[in-house]
Amino acid sequence: MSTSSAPPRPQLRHFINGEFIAGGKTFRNISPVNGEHIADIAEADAATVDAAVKAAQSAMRGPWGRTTMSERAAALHRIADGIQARFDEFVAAEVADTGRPVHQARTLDVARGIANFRTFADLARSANTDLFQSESADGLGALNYTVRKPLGVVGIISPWNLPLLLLTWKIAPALACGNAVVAKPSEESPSSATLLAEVIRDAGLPPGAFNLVHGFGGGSAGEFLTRHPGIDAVTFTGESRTGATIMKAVADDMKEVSFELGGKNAAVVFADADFDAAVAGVMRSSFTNSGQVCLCSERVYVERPIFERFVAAMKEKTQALKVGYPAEDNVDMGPLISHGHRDKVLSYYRLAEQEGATVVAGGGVPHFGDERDRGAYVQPTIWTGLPDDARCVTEEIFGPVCHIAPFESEDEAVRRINDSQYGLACALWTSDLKRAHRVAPQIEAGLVWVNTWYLRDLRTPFGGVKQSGLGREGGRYSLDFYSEITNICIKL
Ligand SMILES: NC(=O)C1=CN([C@@H]2O[C@H](COP(=O)(O)OP(=O)(O)OC[C@H]3O[C@@H](n4cnc5c(N)ncnc54)[C@H](O)[C@@H]3O)[C@@H](O)[C@H]2O)C=CC1
Ligand SMILES: O=C(O)/C=C/C=C(\O)C(=O)O
Repeated sequence: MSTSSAPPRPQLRHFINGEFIAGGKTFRNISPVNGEHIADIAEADAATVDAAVKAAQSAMRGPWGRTTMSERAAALHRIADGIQARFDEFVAAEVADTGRPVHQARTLDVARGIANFRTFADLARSANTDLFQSESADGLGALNYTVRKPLGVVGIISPWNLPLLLLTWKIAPALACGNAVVAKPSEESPSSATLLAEVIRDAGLPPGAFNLVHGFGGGSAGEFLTRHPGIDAVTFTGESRTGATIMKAVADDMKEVSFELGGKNAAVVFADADFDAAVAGVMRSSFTNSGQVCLCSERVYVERPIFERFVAAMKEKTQALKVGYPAEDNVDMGPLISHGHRDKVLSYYRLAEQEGATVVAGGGVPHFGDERDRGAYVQPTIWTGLPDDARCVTEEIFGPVCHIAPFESEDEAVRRINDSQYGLACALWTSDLKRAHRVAPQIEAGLVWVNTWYLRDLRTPFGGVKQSGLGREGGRYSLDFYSEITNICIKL
């Protein structure tokens, strides 16, 4: 029996052609902090996704398709203003869905949501295109120049680990380049996306320019969207296997794709590194967002002379991490996204022991003695002693865990970093700049940080090699992906 005083649960709806739409099946949004049912979410069927795509196509033929770059840039700034005005609501939505620490939601997630819109508004307005002065047989030459045009309707599929950040990282450049969008956020983190739809409506975008559908992946909204023939491009962030599935789904229509996928990233600490900075950096790169960032380091290689000292320092700091309520002061780690994901991470905690790991810190589940014991918490964990081919050292776990191994030489470190099916990011820690310049280009990854981790400049290319992705987004790489580029050659 429900209590009469309980407030009604939010109902999260689709946003299609400028209106919020419900109807049909719903599914539950579950708090990862205590397992409570916090909202109901509409699940889009094929007809609902079709309506969203048709609304987007019609927006491209209508006023949205005729907007100028300056008008779109102004609209993006209004969206950024709208998020800013409702900053605390966005923070609350991100925290409720994911259990991330509130200070992280403020300083990273929501702040980046705003920055994504402002950055791409300004970049798109100021971007130049290519021009080549060419030779011709008659000696008079020719001018080749390029123009960017919208691709059409862009399908956006985003994950739960950085919900607002990753969704807006794609929506902002897609709109800036004049496309219409149908976005499907992760089923685990629908709340900030729904708020964003309100902000976009209030910013005055024409109906159909931005559409949002909720649901799952295979056999649900995600698959209906990627398979829809009215979608001209798909941009996706998530697991590598899902990327492969989407690639097959778009193959017949040869849609453009941009994929940012999984990783098994390395951090490498040379003996000449600033020791304290390296420890602090590897703590961040291992445990930020409970390790649920595709850029996190799950493999840490430390040069032999400082190995024991490094492991001891990491152990001390890991055991001091405060795991708790996301809204608590100074909390370092909340829960994982879901009970399902916790089962996956804990299966690796068990596997590590079977594979012969020494558990230096953590390795289990924290006990609180309150409602949080029904949440999706795990302990931050460090292992040593595993061989390089152990599954825990080769497979993406996506939790607050790293394996630390010693190495003897620079060449050996490079070989072991590159010995992976993935190639997203790597962090090198060294005081020797010559070494940094020598080693960084040898790393098979889309991103190499030296003496830092996750320092982002939104103008730079972002993406992975091998099974970590396809293509690059960021700065002009985004403008190129979200545009159809035509070369015009004028004979002089
Ligand atoms: N950025 C990253 O590298 C991420 C990696 N992961 C890893 O992936 C594992 C699974 O997590 P999930 O959330 O299930 O990731 P996922 O890759 O399955 O889901 C990400 C998004 O893709 C959608 N999706 C799933 N299957 C689809 C399909 N066939 N067609 C179209 N859309 C589809 C989902 O609904 C969600 O919006 C995690 O345990 C974690 O290890 C998860 C999220 C992000
Ligand atoms: O800062 C960014 O643009 C992206 C960061 C992280 C991911 O892409 C991810 O975790 O998937």
